[in-house]
This record gives sequence, structure tokens and C-alpha cells, in this order.
Amino acid sequence: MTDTPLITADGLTVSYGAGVVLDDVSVTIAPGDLIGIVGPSGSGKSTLLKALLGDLEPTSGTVTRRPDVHVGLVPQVERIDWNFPVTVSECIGMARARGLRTPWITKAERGEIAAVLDRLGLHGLGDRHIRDLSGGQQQRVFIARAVFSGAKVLFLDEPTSGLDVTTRHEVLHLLRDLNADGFTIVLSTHDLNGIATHLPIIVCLNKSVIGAGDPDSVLTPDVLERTYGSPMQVLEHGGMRVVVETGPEASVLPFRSAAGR
Ligand SMILES: Nc1ncnc2c1ncn2[C@@H]1O[C@H](COP(=O)(O)OP(=O)(O)OP(=O)(O)O)[C@@H](O)[C@H]1O
Repeated sequence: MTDTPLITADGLTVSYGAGVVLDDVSVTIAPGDLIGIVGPSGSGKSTLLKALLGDLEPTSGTVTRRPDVHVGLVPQVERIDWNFPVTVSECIGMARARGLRTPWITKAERGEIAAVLDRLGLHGLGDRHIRDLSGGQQQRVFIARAVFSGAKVLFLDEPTSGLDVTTRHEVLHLLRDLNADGFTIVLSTHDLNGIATHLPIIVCLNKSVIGAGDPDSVLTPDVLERTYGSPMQVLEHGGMRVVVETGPEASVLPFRSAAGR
């Protein structure tokens, strides 16, 4: 693998109808990156992921993908129909395109799926209906699906949304392990303290990129206030960074911004 960027957005501007959602956004995803995109609700995080995937046409600017890049998307769990009648193994198996000659999961693939299940801590759950899993397990199934698809780049849209604190940490550890195994990972998150502060690269987005880089350079009161639109402090607690909102309705983050749903 070379160090040529996998995906580059240059001067990306996206509008849905009249409103500009992304304005002159430039980001680079290099092999081995583990990047968190943070910003308040409606700041354009999902739109940026879609544009980087090539799922929407920018109004101006460019997205360049290395030809060998195959991205596996792990969607927001809220967007998934959990009543769709499939088991965990079937859900994962469907990630690969099938021809008419072998529309079914082959014996070899069954072994691969079992290995992916083991790797993601889902051992023994292959025959379970996807509805009958915990939130953390459901998130893992869709990560497993992306891994089984053969993707080496994973995009996760709010992977810890709706999960409790312990499960959030488990997902964070899993993503770190996958990153250490060579996966390039880009995720969007509202969870500054639970997830973002633990990532090596953070992109603060609010229509445009307010700051991008390692936590030391990005997690500053100035960048955070310009991203979230309210005053923030960054405290050290037990060797860890904690971002605290210091406005009138102060709280320790994660939070939904005032504009949040
Ligand atoms: N298909 C669409 N058509 C029109 N407007 C859209 C569409 N998708 C998103 N938007 C608008 O674009 C803006 C950015 O949305 P986006 O989902 O990218 O933000 P986000 O940062 O991911 O938000 P959240 O954190 O709440 O998921 C919002 O104002 C949203 O209402």
C-alpha cells in the first residue's frame, strides 16, 4: 500500500436546493487514518460522508478516490429496518454481490462469516434474528457486514448513537483494534468525550471545517465554540481530556446542540 491519499475532498460545496450544507470543505483520508468528524446536529457530517462515498454530486469542488478504494458503510442504526426477516449470518452474507449461479452463501463463505463473527465478538449469534440483539451487537453486525464485504475503509455514521457508556467504549475499542489491523476508519459522532477525544484525528465541522488535526490542536475552546456555537472549556481529568460546555445551560458533553433533534 502506498501513502497516496485514499480519498480527497477539495473545496467541496454541497447544497440541497437553496441552502448550502457544506461550504468549501477540504479533507484528506490517508491509509491507516482513524478520523472522527464532530459537529452539532445539522452541521453536515452525514452529508460529508455521503459526498466522500460518491453518493451525492457536489455543487462545486471535487472528491477524488483512489481507484482501488472500497468503502464499507455502517449506517446509523436508526435507519435500519430491524424487522427485515434475516439472521445475523444472512445479513452479513448479503454484503457481497451474488450472481445467478451462486445466489446462496457458499460453504467457504459460511466459514468466512463465522470468522468475522468471532473477530467482532459475535460468536454463536449467526442464526439469531437481527432484531433479537442488543444495540451494541447490532452495531457490530453492521461492522461485520462491512468487513465481510472486503472493504478496507470503513465509514460509520454515528456508531455509538443510542448506546450506553460501557457499550460505547466497547465499540471504540473494537474500532481501534480494526484500525490497528489495517482498516482505515472515518466516523461521525456527537459523542465528544466518549469517542472523539480518544481518536488520533478530529475534524470539527459546521458547514465548513473549523479545525482538523490531533486532539491537542483541535480541542481548544476557540475551535469548539466556533463549531458548536457556545462556550466550551477543555479540562484534564485523570489524564483524560473532558470537554465541558460553559454556556448558560452548561453540561459535560456528549450533547445534542441547541439546534439538535
Ligand atoms: N436529502 C436532503 N434534502 C434536503 N436537506 C437535507 C437532506 N439531507 C440533509 N439535509 C439537510 O442538510 C443539513 C445537514 O444534514 P446532515 O444530515 O448532513 O447533518 P449531520 O451533521 O449529519 O446531522 P445529525 O448529527 O443530526 O445527523 C441539515 O440541515 C439537513 O436538514
